[in-house]
Amino acid sequence: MAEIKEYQLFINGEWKTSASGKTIDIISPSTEEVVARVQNGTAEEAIEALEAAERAQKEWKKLPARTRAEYLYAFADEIDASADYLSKLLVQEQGKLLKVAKMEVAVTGSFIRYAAEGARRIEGDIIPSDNPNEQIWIQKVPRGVVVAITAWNFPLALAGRKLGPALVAGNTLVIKPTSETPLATLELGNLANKVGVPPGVINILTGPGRAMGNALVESPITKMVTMTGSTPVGQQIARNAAKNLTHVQLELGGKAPFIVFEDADIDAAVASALHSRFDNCGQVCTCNERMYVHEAIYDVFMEKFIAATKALKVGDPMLDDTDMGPKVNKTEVEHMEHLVEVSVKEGATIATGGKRPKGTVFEKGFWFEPTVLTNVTQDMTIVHEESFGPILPVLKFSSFDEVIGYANDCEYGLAAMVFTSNMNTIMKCNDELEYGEIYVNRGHGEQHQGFHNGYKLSGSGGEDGKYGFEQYLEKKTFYIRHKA
Ligand SMILES: NC(=O)C1=CN([C@@H]2O[C@H](COP(=O)(O)OP(=O)(O)OC[C@H]3O[C@@H](n4cnc5c(N)ncnc54)[C@H](OP(=O)(O)O)[C@@H]3O)[C@@H](O)[C@H]2O)C=CC1
Ligand SMILES: O=C(O)[C@@H](O)[C@@H]1OC[C@H](O)[C@H]1O
Repeated sequence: MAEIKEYQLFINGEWKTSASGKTIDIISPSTEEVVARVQNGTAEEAIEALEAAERAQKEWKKLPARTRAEYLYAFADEIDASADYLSKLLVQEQGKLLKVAKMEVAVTGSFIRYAAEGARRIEGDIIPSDNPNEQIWIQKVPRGVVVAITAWNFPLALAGRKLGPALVAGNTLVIKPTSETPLATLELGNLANKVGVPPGVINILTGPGRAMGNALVESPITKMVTMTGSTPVGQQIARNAAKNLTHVQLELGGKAPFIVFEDADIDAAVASALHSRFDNCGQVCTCNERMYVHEAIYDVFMEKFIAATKALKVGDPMLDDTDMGPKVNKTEVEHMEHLVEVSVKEGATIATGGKRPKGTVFEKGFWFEPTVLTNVTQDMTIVHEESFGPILPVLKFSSFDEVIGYANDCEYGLAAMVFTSNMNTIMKCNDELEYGEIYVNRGHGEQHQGFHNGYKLSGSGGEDGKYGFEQYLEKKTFYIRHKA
């Protein structure tokens, strides 16, 4: 048995053991082995990190943005150079496929580089005043100390997505990764020191969200909270942040509809529906969570789709030919079993999957079969509750208005996917679908220059691109009068 590495808290450029004397075991989703231990940090250590970030920000904000960007480019280079180690760590802690983990590491560096490229585009305004001999200046300035709280599905990429814009804007950062998958994120502390990021600019803490997270969110030192995670936790964070009216940016749950119109390219739609549901074992916020197929093509489409689902290879995420790994933990698998049980009770049929796979490979670990449910009706639980796993309910529809009504009958509003060859249908979908991100004739997958923006209970503020970057800046207005 390999030695179990114990990680520490990263505060003010140094590693320290928590005063709590307690640690959290990090479990491999594939084998259930303890792969590492992290500190169960205290609320006091949250304040210590915030104070370090506050001190560091006084000098960090004075650096030219271009200089801050140089640190970020070097940081991204170090992430790329550590790709092999970081990707294997992601497989160990989250169970994602090695090939997906490699993409996640690459995307992390890419998020950071994209943010660094914005260093020379922090633009303000000069506006003519109504008064003579006067100008109005609106300047973009950093907020101060930013707290980043991340989810377990893409822990490193989610950290990079927030770290890049936060730092290039002149803020400093305290990151609290989820207790499920903190390892790759913690490694960023070593890389920050390696490239000479000044102490206190980046701090990384571990500890349960309720204790450590609450302390970070409720402190008046915190000037912004950017969080990715579930809607209930996002709502709790918004309530806690309200105490100081702290700016909050939330990327939360989703229940993306995948709509296949009768004039869709069926093979392209099958392929996109498959990867948009089963990527990362269905643990992507923009996943195809419910699929609507026009009745005219339903039989042809479903024959192809179910065959492709049955062909997916579930197994060791380290192997190149594996299509799907395990869920992140035992609770998530039990949630899958519960959703299937409720769906069947409500009248759904299991077309394929629906249970834990059998075999020696699956004796340990948190495995669940790729599952397709048919004979599903719009009122069923599975059509409304996020599964965030490899379960896909499929419904028939007969008209545009019917399917738009089904798609919008949802408390979430993050992503939607539409397959049709008719431009008029595309434009009507763009007008009528109540979602912040709509993919047309392709599966899910954001790009940095877009805007990842959840409506309704999917979030608030949005992330990525120039609009996401704006979240990390405050505005300061000057009325400047001069002698005639
Ligand atoms: N919109 C998007 O871009 C994305 C959304 N998601 C959503 O995230 C969910 C799955 O991720 P998961 O990690 O389980 O989400 P959770 O909401 O359970 O946790 C998210 C983060 O919040 C922390 N946290 C928990 N309670 C508090 C609190 N009171 N104050 C501050 N922080 C707290 C958690 O810490 P700890 O775990 O240590 O308790 C974790 O770091 C799904 O609903 C999915 O849809 C996931 C990825 C992207
Ligand atoms: O958070 C998610 O689930 C997605 O936004 C995912 O996170 C990082 C990747 O770039 C996205 O696909």
